[in-house]
Amino acid sequence: MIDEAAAWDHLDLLAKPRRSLGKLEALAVRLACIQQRLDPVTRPRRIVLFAADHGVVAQGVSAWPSDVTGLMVATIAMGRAASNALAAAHGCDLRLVDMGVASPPGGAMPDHFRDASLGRGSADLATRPALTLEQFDAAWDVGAEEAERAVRAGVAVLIAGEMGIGNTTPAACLTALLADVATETAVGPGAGADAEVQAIKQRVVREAVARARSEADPRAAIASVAGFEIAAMAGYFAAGAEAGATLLLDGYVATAAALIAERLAPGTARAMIAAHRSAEPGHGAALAHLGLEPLLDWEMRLGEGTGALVALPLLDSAAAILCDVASLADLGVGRAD
Ligand SMILES: Cc1cc2ncn([C@H]3O[C@H](COP(=O)(O)O)[C@@H](O)[C@H]3O)c2cc1C
Ligand SMILES: O=C(O)c1cccnc1
Repeated sequence: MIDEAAAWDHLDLLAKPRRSLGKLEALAVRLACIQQRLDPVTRPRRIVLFAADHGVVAQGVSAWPSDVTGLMVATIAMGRAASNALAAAHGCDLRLVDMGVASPPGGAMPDHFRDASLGRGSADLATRPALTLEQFDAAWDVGAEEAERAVRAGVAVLIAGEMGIGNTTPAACLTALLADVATETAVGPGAGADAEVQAIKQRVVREAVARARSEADPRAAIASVAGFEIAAMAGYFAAGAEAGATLLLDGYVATAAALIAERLAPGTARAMIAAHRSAEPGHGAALAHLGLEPLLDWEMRLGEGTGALVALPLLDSAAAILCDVASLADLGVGRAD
């Protein structure tokens, strides 16, 4: 059993002054504990991008129309989105899964694309439950299958990304519901909402969370303010952790899914590393609820898994220290503490 004390002991014996690599050493400890080995691996790694639309966009909660989801799915399929650029830069395998896009791209799609669409978007959570329990479970299962498939293929580090115009509204609802964050903090600009749009978003989130809280069944409460891609990411995290993968967590929307996973499959967060703190104002509190401290605070607010992709070299660095550095004993010097 490798606990934190064992991992620190190992690091303190390496050929460097004790704790001289600062937070990189804390990350190395986290990796060693998650993987239960003192020579952790960060390759192969995979990002699965889950895409879906949200009926709540009809309320005017986003600066963008739902059509943009399908257009970005086409862009990701062509390899030209920010997530593609960063995945390629860091040697990360990428898959794209349509969970429920309203206007999916037509024509031939690449091999890394999977059509698992469960509908043309979630229902408008301002007026009715976003997902039925059946839809929630079906989306969870697709995500779980993706994680299991990745682990079977030997993938060590799993990232989930999302594309879905309007999805910071369900993310805000889930953060309020599951991490007890005040609606005022949970609602932010998302993909650029101005003050007027954010005021609508505040009201929609407040009312939807109040309705969700009155649901007796916790799964139904979660489903009522979720979305297809968010439920899929939750299943992906739960199954990935169960299968022994290391989960590298992206921004606010991915963290909303992580909150679901931890609530329905307790212990999932033990496999997580928080890549960054998004500029969305509720993200820090959501991460704190999961007991996670973000590696980066770079004012990123895109989603698509980009914050996690950017942090991959930090994981590589932490693993390299554990795997490749000689011990003080090899030098013939003792431990200086
Ligand atoms: C061109 C474009 C690319 C994106 N990639 C991710 N998002 C991000 O922004 C959306 C959520 O923000 P909101 O809730 O305010 O609509 C999601 O699609 C999320 O993935 C994008 C948004 C846009 C416009
Ligand atoms: O942090 C995120 O995940 C995020 C922020 C803004 C828009 N979409 C996603």
